[in-house]
Amino acid sequence: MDSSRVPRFAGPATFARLPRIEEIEGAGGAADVAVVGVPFDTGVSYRPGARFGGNAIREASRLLRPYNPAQEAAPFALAQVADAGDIAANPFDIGEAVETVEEAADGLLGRGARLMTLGGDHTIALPLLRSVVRRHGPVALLHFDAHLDTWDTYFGAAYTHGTPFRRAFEEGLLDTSAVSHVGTRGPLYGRRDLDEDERMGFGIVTAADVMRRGVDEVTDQLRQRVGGRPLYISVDIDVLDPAHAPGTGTPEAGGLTSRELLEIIRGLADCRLVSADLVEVAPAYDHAEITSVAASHTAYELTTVMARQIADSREDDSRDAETREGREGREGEVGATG
Ligand SMILES: N=C(N)NCCCC(=O)O
Ligand SMILES: [Zn+2]
Ligand SMILES: [Zn+2]
Repeated sequence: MDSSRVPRFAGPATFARLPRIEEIEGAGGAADVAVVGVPFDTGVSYRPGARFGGNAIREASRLLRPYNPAQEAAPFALAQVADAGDIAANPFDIGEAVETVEEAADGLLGRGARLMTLGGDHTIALPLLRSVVRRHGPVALLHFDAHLDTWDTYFGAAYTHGTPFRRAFEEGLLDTSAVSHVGTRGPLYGRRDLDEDERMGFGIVTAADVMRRGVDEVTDQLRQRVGGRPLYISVDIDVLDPAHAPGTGTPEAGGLTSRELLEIIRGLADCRLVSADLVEVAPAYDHAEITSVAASHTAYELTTVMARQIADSREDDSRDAETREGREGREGEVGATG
C-alpha cells in the first residue's frame, strides 16, 4: 500500500499495510513469510491482556516504510510477505489452544511460508516450535526475554507463559548446542532456576552483559553459537526495559533499550532464521503506543532477515539452474558434432 496515495491511517490494519494472505493466494501466489496473530493470553501468571497484542502491533505498524536502511533491503519487494490474520485459539482451554496453534502453524508452514507470529502470551512458543521442528528438525533458539521461561509448572499447569522452553527441551525440539537466553534479569524463585536452566543447555546473556560488553561483542558471540543451524527467534517484548515497553504482563526493571534489541537482531542477519515470534505485548498497560511501536519495528527487522534470506536462496537456485542449463547446452553441442 502506497502511503503517499492512501493515507496510512485509513482502512483496517494489516501488518505494515501488507496484503492479506487470501488476496495473495486468490491471485495464484503464495506467501513466503506469513505474519500471523495469536490472540491468546490464558497462560499468563500476572497481568492479562496480551490477547490484544497482535492487533495493537498491526495498528502501530502502519508507519513502517518499505525500505529498511539498516539491512539495506526492501523486505516486501524481496519476498512475498502477507498478513495471515489470527489463529482462533480457545481462551477457556489452554491444552486445546496449544493444539490449535500447532495445527494452524503446520498449515502455514506446509504452504511454504516462514512464520512471523504476533502473540499472545509466551505459551504459544511451544506449539510454534513443535511445528517448525517438524519441518526443520531441532532448531537453534535465541530467546530474548527478561525471564527464563524454563520453569516447570504453575499451580500444577504445565503449559503456561513461564514454561514453554522447558517443555520444548523435554520434547527434544531444541538443538541444545545452540540455545541462549538474551536480556535475562530480575528476581528468581531460587538459585536452582539457573542450575536447571543450565542443565537444559541454555547459555545466558544477561541485560547487564549487553550493557557491559556491548551489542557488537554479544551479537558476535550469539552468531558464532548459532552458526549455520536453522534458527528460531522468540522475542518476549519484556526483554526491553519497562521504559521502552511498559505494555506487558510481567515487567522487570533494568532491561534492554529498543535500540539495542533492534541492533542485535540486525547483527544476526546472516543466520538461517526459519521463523520467529514476538509475544507479551499487553496494550492496556501501554502508553502512547511505546510498546507496540517497538514491537512493530522488531517484527519488521525479523521479517527483513527472513525476506533477505528467501531472496538470496532464490538467487542461488536460479544461478544453479543456469549453470545446469549451460552445461546441458554444451553437452548437447558436443553430442551434435560428435
Ligand atoms: N513469559 C513471561 N513474560 N513471563 C514469565 C513469568 C513467569 C512468572 O510469573 O514467574
Ligand atoms: Zn518475559
Ligand atoms: Zn517470556
